[in-house]
Amino acid sequence: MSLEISKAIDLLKEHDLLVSSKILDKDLFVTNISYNSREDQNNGIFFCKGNNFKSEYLEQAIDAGAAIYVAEKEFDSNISNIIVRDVQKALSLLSAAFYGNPERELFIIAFTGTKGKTTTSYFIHNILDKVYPGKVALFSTVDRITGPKPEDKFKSDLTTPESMELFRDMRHAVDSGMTKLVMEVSSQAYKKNRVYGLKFDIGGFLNITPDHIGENEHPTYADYLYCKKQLLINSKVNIINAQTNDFDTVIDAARQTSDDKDIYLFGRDSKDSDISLSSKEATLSDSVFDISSITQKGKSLDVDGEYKLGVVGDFNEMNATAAIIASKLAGGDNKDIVEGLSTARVPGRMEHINTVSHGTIFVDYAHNYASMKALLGFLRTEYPKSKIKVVVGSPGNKGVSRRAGFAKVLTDLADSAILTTDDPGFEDPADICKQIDEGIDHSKVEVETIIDRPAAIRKMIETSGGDDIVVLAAKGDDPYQKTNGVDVPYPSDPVVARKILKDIEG
Ligand SMILES: CC(=O)N[C@H]1[C@@H](OP(=O)(O)OP(=O)(O)OC[C@H]2O[C@@H](n3ccc(=O)[nH]c3=O)[C@H](O)[C@@H]2O)O[C@H](CO)[C@@H](O)[C@@H]1O[C@H](C)C(=O)N[C@@H](C)C(=O)N[C@H](CCC(=O)O)C(=O)O
Ligand SMILES: Nc1ncnc2c1ncn2[C@@H]1O[C@H](COP(=O)(O)OP(=O)(O)OP(=O)(O)O)[C@@H](O)[C@H]1O
Repeated sequence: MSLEISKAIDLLKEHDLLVSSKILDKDLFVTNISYNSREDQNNGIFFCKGNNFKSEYLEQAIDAGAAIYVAEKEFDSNISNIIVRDVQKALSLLSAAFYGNPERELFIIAFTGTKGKTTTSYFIHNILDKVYPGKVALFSTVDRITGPKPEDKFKSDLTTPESMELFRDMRHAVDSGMTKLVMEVSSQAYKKNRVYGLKFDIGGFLNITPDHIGENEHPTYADYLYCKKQLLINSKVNIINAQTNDFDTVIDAARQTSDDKDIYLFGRDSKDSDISLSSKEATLSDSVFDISSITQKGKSLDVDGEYKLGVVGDFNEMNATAAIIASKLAGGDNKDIVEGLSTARVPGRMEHINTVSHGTIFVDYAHNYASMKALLGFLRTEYPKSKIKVVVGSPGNKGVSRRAGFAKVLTDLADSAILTTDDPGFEDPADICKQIDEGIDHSKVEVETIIDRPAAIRKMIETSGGDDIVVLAAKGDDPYQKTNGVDVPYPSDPVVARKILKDIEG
């Protein structure tokens, strides 16, 4: 991979990003790209970016062989430089060029939404992988799949990677023979210009509720909505939940760059959509729903019929409907869609574990008010005779409003709860639990606090039986507890639960 610096400058000019340049060798071309001084920089282009950037990092990069740096201001140095208006945008554009624009060789399906991005992406991946075996990449919060070999699958650190990693992994996918990419686009990805310059073949908008507002994320809900809707502005074909909050703003965004013929609306029992879904029946292990087309555009998809989903939750039927539309538009046939949905599994999302005599256990990633309300509301409606018993905690140093949200939803919908640790960061988990506990109405729900998460899970399972439903919430499949800046290994909720069951049930 390489980049001619004269071409890089032309590209930056085209996007009105160039402020100035000092080029010591007019034929300079780089064979390395980095924004982290701790990496190899030999004949490389180094980007000075980030809130915590220090000039020593540039010095370190130069010592390690950087030939040129890109920054928003000039530093005292004797190498070439390019000064830009926005270094994140420059990083995205030049990373795409450095990796030979792999995005042009992929059909890209991207989903955003406060909730359901990972689930919908897994559904689509599972379907399309049947249609195009080994040719569908997946960039999700949980896993990134960049090729057909086992070593091409690894855990993600972010929902949407930094642009440089994004284009690097796309290049790997293309070079591994992949032709389709399913990815999640977070609001932060737009806030931080990680996907600047990218156009998506299909962009999906699942829903929006207040979340990710606070220090280091979005200053306001308006900013959160603004960032989320950018996905539709940058997508050719749009799939939109007609029942989302702020629907008018969302559809206006889609219409900025797409004709109505390229905008597909879906909804539950909806007359104002192209495609409507309705629930038929649910058990603890799967749900069955119907899809019917309302408009001519919907009919042209030819997806009417009954579908079975191996991941329960009425909200997952919404995710599945979005996945059906996207998969059909990407060339999937009905048989693959039916099969792909019935066999799809999403790590840590509505994973159910059957027990002999300790009720049914669900592990679910619900980690804010809206998702916990959707989850417990669904369980309450479907299993009115069961006791709903929840093990949950809330993270430190972010999403502080989730604590009050959990207190409200536990009060409204749970029978009992054990409050425990979940990524405490630099806070004391006991304080976080106390803050959740203070908002709970104890006359409605039985609550105790056990800080040690495996001990909390053990106590809940040991004291449950019959029709009880035990919900291990908010941590999903996470294999760590973020504590004092360190990812402390944690076996994950499903592993802990299965081990406890083995101890007590054999
Ligand atoms: C707020 C935010 O978006 N931060 C992201 C951002 O950090 P940054 O650019 O500010 O960089 P920084 O951490 O201040 O470090 C400064 C720079 O110095 C460099 N450095 C540092 C040390 C050194 O020795 N040498 C060196 O060169 C670093 O490589 C970096 O480029 O760029 C980094 C990668 O380039 C990201 O890892 C980091 O994400 C942080 C860790 C994060 O947690 N972000 C969350 C909020 C996020 O983006 N979440 C969304 C999901 C949210 C949702 O569900 O909607 C996501 O897409 O994952
Ligand atoms: N469409 C939906 N509406 C409401 N809640 C949902 C929906 N889909 C999933 N959930 C709930 O949200 C949790 C997270 O789902 P998922 O990981 O698919 O969402 P996400 O958008 O990727 O979330 P995050 O941005 O937090 O990673 C699930 O475990 C489930 O409880």
